Amino acid sequence: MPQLYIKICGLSTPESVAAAVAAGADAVGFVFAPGSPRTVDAELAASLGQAVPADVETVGVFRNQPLAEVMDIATSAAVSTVQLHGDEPLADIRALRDAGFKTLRAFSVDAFEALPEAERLLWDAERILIDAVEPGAGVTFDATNVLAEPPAGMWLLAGGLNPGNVAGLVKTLNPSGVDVSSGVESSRGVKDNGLIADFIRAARSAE
Ligand SMILES: O=C(O)c1ccccc1N[C@@H]1O[C@H](COP(=O)(O)O)[C@@H](O)[C@H]1O
Repeated sequence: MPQLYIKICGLSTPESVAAAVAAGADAVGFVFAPGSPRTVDAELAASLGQAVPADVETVGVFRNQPLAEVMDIATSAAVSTVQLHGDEPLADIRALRDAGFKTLRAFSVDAFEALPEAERLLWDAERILIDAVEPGAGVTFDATNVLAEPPAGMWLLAGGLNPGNVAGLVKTLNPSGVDVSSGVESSRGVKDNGLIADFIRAARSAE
């Protein structure tokens, strides 16, 4: 079985990037969506990304931004992967892949559950992320009850994960990976390197 994919999101300092990489993260995320306490610009992300080994994905997080802007920022920041966290269509994901990026499309659990069967089948071929309704807010949802039919393809679980709950959720829901931001912070937007290491250790203990 493939190893659990672990993404640590919302990084903005060299120290937190180094902590995530040293602890064994598979991906580090930089938020380009405006209005977040974690938003960075392309220049900072490009410089942080230089310390990331080639086998660790650098993920740019966007939400309902025009595709041209996403392409422009992702290219300037030199991220390997684009995460679309709004209502973006499958066509955007395909265009980004054609441009050479790996992709991740986030759905709130409500939006995912509401997808018509035919559309859900299309998304099964994509890497998707199932999040709580309010992204980046550290809010949990009762995934065991709500996700009656989990995605069939590669999918990440997010939304209020932390070192204390991640192992149990991985064992119960068997996602392909996990993604965390608030749960490894000492205060909103400020990463705690000890919590990053604790989170990755806890997630790996569930494999
Ligand atoms: O982190 C943010 O501020 C953010 C802003 C806009 C879109 C997505 C954002 N983060 C994503 O939110 C989830 C879960 O975060 P949390 O652990 O509940 O805080 C994760 O996928 C982040 O990539």
